[in-house]
Amino acid sequence: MTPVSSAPRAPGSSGPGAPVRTLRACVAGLGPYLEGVRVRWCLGLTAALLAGLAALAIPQVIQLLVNRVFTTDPGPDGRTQVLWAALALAVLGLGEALFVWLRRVLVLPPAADVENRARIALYGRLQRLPVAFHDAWPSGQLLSRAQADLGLLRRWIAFGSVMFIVDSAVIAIGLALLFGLSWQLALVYLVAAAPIMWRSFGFRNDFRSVSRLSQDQAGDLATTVEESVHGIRILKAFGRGAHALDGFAAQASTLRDTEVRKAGILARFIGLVVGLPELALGVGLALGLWLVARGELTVGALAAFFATAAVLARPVESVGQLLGMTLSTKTAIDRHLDVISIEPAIASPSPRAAATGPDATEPDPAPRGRLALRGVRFAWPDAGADEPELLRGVDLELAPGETMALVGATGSGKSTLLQLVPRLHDVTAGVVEVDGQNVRAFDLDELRRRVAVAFEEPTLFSASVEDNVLLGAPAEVLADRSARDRLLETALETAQAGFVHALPEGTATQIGEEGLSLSGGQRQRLALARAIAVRPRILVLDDPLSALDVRTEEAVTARLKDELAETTTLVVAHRPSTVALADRVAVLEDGRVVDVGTHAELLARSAPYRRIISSTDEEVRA
Ligand SMILES: Nc1ncnc2c1ncn2[C@@H]1O[C@H](COP(=O)(O)OP(=O)(O)OP(=O)(O)O)[C@@H](O)[C@H]1O
Repeated sequence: MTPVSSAPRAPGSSGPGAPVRTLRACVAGLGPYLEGVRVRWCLGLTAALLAGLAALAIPQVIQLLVNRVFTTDPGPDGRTQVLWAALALAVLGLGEALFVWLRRVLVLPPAADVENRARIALYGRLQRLPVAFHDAWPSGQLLSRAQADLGLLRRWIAFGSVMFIVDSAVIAIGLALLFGLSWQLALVYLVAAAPIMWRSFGFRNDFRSVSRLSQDQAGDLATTVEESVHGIRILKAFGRGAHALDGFAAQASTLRDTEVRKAGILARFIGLVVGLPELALGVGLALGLWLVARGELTVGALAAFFATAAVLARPVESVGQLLGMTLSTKTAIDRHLDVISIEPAIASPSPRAAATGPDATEPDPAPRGRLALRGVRFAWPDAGADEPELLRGVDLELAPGETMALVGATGSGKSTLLQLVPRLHDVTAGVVEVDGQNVRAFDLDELRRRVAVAFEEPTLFSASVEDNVLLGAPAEVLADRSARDRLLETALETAQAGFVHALPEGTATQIGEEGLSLSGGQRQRLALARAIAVRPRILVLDDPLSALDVRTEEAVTARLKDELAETTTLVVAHRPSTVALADRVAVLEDGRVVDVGTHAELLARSAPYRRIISSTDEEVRA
């Protein structure tokens, strides 16, 4: 497994040219989803094989029938034999239909199960993979893996895999029967098959690489659609709709070209697979009539030969397509395993490692919200080797209940530093400690119960106000209706989000995709309420009030100070009004905390602080 922090694999690097798994590795990778599915699939395969055998038996009965009726004196038993043969034909026909039905009934539900399990596993893995992974992988690539690729896998398990095996078996048995009927005619038929087999090797390679390319391009296209739907306001406001359409059309045309290329490769192969046997049948008919005329072949055998060839026509025709489907599915499994096999680099430690490992430290007996950063260094995984680290030895200590503002020039790494506390990213060196314990030694869920975050860009989910705000609330509170209501009210009131009561259905109002029906400031207040409702020991706020007018910000700040008196708060501040919330202020410059003090102390002694804050200095004093 690949830890994502050491090798985040963007789809570009997993596209054509990336190491491709063998078929065996792909099937092995599906193992966890196949529990309880194998038996039904095998029964379905057996039913499909019996349907194929029934179809192949029909020409044998026809041979008997034709020879009885046309070539010999039927005799006294003849009529009975003909009736029996007709009955056998009916039974075989009905049997074939029954087995086809059975195959569907047996195989469709387990195939849907595999699709469902794979989709849930993929979603689960996406939840566990760290932010660095999601930074590197476009969402469309993940969407196409969750939808189109797994849909293909279901169709292949329910139909493609079974029919590929059955059709191959029917072709092999059919060929043996053809040889039994007339080796000369069968030889003609087989000679036509040689170029097909030879070509199928080249087809396999050509089709596999173009299939991977088209699936990756479909993922890129999904990313473009997702981004433009998401950014529709920007595109409209900047009048870039036509430009976006041009870009989309170019991308869609590239995918179209790839699909046409793929179809061309398949069509040429199928042309060969269908055309050559048809040609062989034409030659075979002339040869067969000549053999009948010479008395070396019965009319019944000739009829059976062509009836068998007719039964073989469909499998021969579809085996090329099924091979194409098998290769596309292998690519889909490969793409699925690309994601599922990435081991999250940020995870809870095993219980033993947590107790004895290098990150184990003596924790505070009671969680009080002490936060410390010691010698913290950080570089983005995609940073160049000659680029300086973003954080180069940050030391910072927050006492329980203290509120500290973090100020620094834009791009100095304030948001990044904040994200190191709940381990959205991991430090490259140094230690972040919560209550005296290295954050790496915490169970992730426990750490994120102690540390809650509100970002400047608030993301809300398509759910009610209540569900959005109580997203991370403690389970014991959620279980108790009145405690739940109290927490909701307190969080909303602290974040000055009382406006929700004026919404059509109050806190039960669905706020739509990403809460787009709310204003920026309203969304920020709900995101702040969500962080407060976690009832964390440590609150990490990334400029959470930036979209609020000064008056509302003051009201929120005052309530936060009262309500969060016991909560340690680290808040990124751009506006002096947010700085006013803090007991102390830390100044981040050149990757280090260069000074810590009260606003007044820093104004007096810190040139970097004065520089950063100068444009709004007057506002702060006021
Ligand atoms: N996911 C990422 N991958 C690579 N680089 C990133 C990523 N996110 C941020 N950066 C870079 O890290 C640097 C610091 O970004 P960060 O957002 O932490 O700064 P900031 O001090 O919070 O800025 P601002 O005050 O403008 O919000 C920037 O140069 C930014 O381009």
